Order: sequence, then C-alpha cells, then structure tokens
Amino acid sequence: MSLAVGDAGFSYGGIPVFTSLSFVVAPGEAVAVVGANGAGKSTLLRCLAGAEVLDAGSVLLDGEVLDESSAAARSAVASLLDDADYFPDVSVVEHLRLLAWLHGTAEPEGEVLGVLAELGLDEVRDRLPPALSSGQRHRLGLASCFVRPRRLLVLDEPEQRLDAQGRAWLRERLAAEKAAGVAVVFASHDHDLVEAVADRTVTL
Ligand SMILES: Nc1ncnc2c1ncn2[C@@H]1O[C@H](COP(=O)(O)OP(=O)(O)OP(=O)(O)O)[C@@H](O)[C@H]1O
Repeated sequence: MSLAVGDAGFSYGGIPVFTSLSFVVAPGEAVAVVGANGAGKSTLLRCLAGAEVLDAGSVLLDGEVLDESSAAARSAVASLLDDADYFPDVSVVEHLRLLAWLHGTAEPEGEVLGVLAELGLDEVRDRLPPALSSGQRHRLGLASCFVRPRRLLVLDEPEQRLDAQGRAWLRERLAAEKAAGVAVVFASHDHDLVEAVADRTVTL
C-alpha cells in the first residue's frame, strides 16, 4: 500500500504541532519519523492511523483519503500507537486469536502460535495483560500487528522496552516486512534501528 501525506497540519488548542508536512511511502519502503521529545511524532502517527484528524492537508492510502471508519482501510493498516491498551480479562493468546479472527487471517492458529514464539511470549501466553511486565506488554502490542494481514504498518517507538535481542529481532522483522511489500512508518529514538530499516527520515 502507498501512503501519501500532503501539506499536513495539526494543532492542539490552536498551538501548531506540525504544519505543511508532505512525504510519501511506497510499498516495501520504510520512513522513520524522528525528532526531539514533544516534536509531534506520536501525533503525526495518530493522524496516519486515523486516531486523530488533520487540521489541514491529507493522508491518502493508495490514492484514497484515509477513512478510519472504512473496513478496507482498517484491514490494511496495522498500528501500534502510544496508547495501546488491552482487555484486562483476556489472556495474551486470546487477544491474538481475537485479532487474527477479526482481521480474517488465513490460518489464524498457526499465525498466532508462530508470532507468540517469535516474540518470546510463549511462557506468558495464558497470562492476563495486567500480569505482564512492561516489555512483555509492548511485545503483545507488536504481536498484535503481526498476527493480522497488513499493507501499512504504523509503529510508534517500536523499540521501546525491548532488550538487545528484541531490538535485533525488530530490525530483522521490519526488513522482512519491507521485503514482503509492506509500507512502514515508524517513530523512533533508536539511531541503529533508523539506520538499519529506514529508506528516508522525516524530521519534526
Ligand atoms: N492531548 C493533547 N493535548 C494538548 N497537547 C498535546 C496533547 N498530546 C500531545 N500534546 C502536545 O503536542 C506536542 C507533540 O506531542 P507528541 O506526543 O506528538 O510528541 P512526540 O514527538 O511523540 O514526543 P516523544 O518523543 O516525547 O514521544 C507536545 O508539545 C505535546 O505536549
């Protein structure tokens, strides 16, 4: 899926967060959004995932205006934003099964078991989210993106709370996503990840 951001602007209470921002991401490309704390990275990603609406400009997915109420758009865009939340009484494996089923994953159980193993969540598969460590909860957020079909990945600081092995895994996984034709936009403070994965950067 291609993403085109054109002349985008967003403000909170009349205070601009970003203005006149334009960039494109083609299928198989990754763009990293970088900048200091408070620069507007999370806000931009929220606009790309349809969780906030731009004040100005446009977000186009394959040339169509992003409409988060469209089932087609929701089925194409997998996002991990800064406010990820989970049902407190649904276990890790049940969350992933639910998402795989909701989004029509072809072989849901195989996909869920594969992603659990890949993210090192096997041991905690029957735990409830409040009983996970913060790193494990973040891994559940990443797993939620990878158990479902996706053509655009929008990830806010996907490296956060990951150990060294987890960060190495993330670099490889995002490279594999690009190779599979997925467009990737991610905000990051991890220079190594940006260097390894991004084709271009957008600096806020
Ligand atoms: N709900 C809100 N209401 C008002 N201002 C907000 C709100 N959310 C964020 N802001 C402000 O918007 C600006 C951009 O915040 P944002 O979270 O997008 O930055 P960021 O680049 O993701 O920062 P960080 O690197 O710390 O995660 C900041 O000045 C922040 O204080």
